[in-house]
Amino acid sequence: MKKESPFFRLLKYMGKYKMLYAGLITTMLVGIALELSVAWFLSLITNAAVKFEVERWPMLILMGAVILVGSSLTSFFDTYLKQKASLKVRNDIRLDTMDHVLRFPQTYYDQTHTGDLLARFTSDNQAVGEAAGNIIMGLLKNPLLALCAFIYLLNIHWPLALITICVGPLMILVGKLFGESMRKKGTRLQEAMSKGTSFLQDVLGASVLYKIFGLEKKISKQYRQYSTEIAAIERSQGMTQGAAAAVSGGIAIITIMIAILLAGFFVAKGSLEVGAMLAFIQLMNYLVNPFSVLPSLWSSMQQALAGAERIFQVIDTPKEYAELPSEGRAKTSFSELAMSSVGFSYTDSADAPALHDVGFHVYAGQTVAIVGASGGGKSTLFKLLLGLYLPTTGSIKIDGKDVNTLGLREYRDYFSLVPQESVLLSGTIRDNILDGNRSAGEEEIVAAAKQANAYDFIMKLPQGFDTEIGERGSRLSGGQKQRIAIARAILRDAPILLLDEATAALDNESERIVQDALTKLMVGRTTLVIAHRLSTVQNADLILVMENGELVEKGTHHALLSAGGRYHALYHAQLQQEEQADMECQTFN
Ligand SMILES: Nc1ncnc2c1ncn2[C@@H]1O[C@H](COP(=O)(O)OP(=O)(O)OP(=O)(O)O)[C@@H](O)[C@H]1O
Repeated sequence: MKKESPFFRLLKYMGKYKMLYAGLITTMLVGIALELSVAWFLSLITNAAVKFEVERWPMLILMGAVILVGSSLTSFFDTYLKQKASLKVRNDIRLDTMDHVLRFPQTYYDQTHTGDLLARFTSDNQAVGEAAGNIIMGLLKNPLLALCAFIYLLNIHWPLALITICVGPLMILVGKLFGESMRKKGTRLQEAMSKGTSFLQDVLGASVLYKIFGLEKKISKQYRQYSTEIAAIERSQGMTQGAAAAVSGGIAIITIMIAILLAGFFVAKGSLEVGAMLAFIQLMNYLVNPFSVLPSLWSSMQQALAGAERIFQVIDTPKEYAELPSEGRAKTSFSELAMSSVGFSYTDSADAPALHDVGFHVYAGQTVAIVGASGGGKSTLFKLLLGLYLPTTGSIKIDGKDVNTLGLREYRDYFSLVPQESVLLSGTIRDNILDGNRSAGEEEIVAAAKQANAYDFIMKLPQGFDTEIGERGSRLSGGQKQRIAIARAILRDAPILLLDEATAALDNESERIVQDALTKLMVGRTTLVIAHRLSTVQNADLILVMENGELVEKGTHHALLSAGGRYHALYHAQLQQEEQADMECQTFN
């Protein structure tokens, strides 16, 4: 299917504001009439002066005042309405982009830097807004003004008018010549800007890293490269725009000079009045100026359309949901979760799948520990369980139904997640806990906070639950963030809990409080835990040992220990590590 051009897609957004654009077109038409009336007014004054008709002056002053007030009013409404149209279209596109982004599959985020997406929300969106206001109205008004001026010129002196209209095709040619180059440069600029934004986003969020590792010079040098590339493209754009303005300006001046010389010649010959000559020169401006601004308006439009194309790419990306899904409502119960012969690969290549032939059953109320060496596929298993990726082979079923039967939203409503590094959003502590269940009341929030061992520290904060936590919870400690995430999961109250145990360096006391909160969270819930602690593993109903994407062993702690296989080796290696750590601690004390 042939894709609609970005311009027509932009027109559809503008079409929502027909009345606003009708107002803009009316203002434009009145503006054109007023501009042309200046030429008529000039010829009236000159002719009255040449004929010594002093008595006409009061009338002329009144006419001048009307033209002046009319021009000021149209100029005000023109600017105001253009701004309003531009803002409305920008806002609609921004909201639409967001609605699409929220429905992206996880694979999109794996392949795209969020900085690139941010650039589409900001600089691209701004360029498109310009196109929907100033640029499109300029592209409408200028040719129309030139046409009206030409008709008026024909009325005054048609041979002269025909000579001067030659400027039109020349200017259009200039516009075409430079417009294409501006579009290409526009695309390059937006891409360079999005790379720069992505880099900035990474760096500004990693201030501790560059301070400690002394990366300031390296980062400054790298950013210089991005910034220099942006500056080079902008310089090149400036040169193209300058060249377009110089060529079109040159054509305009030559045309006006020829017209003045010819008009003077006709006045000298007696076939043109002096007043008509002045009106002619004024009208020439209205004919030539629009043509001279058209090339640069056209190139700005091309640049804006390059931005529009990047935004429409986002909108066209395949989504997980056809519409924004309704708010998640956790399921109350389930009986059995079954993974059968699941295989999965992040890439198209089947050489090294991230998961291969993984199968197990979990029944309501059980605790399943997933253990294994780094890179074994534990997190990938979680991502598949959460429906972030679909298995390449095999199936995942809850009570006999897979994600296709249940629908993605309903499927995800069976799960709650406490990740290793708590993901919190800017806002208050209350907002973040409420993300677990937006309809929870104050009592439930407080109970969840208490159960998550978070209540005491929250109440010690000056604003309690209304404390702003900063960007991703930057104003809270690691352990505090985890306890807020646990309170959120408690409020969600989903039947299956996925828990990625934190290995992060929490101090002993903090770790004990978090662990205690997690233990309370696990009570009565079916829990799958990526386990790093032996205590969790020993009490689990089932242990899954993952290695290189395969489930190499499964069973209870005692069964696996007696089997003397991978788990046995892993367990003893961990025990040895812990004993060594204890000894080092004692020596140190
Ligand atoms: N988004 C991704 N795109 C491509 N490959 C990935 C992606 N995420 C993980 N992998 C690869 O999949 C394999 C399994 O990774 P996974 O994160 O599941 O391991 P893990 O057992 O959780 O490791 P760890 O204990 O270190 O967290 C690894 O080889 C990893 O490089």
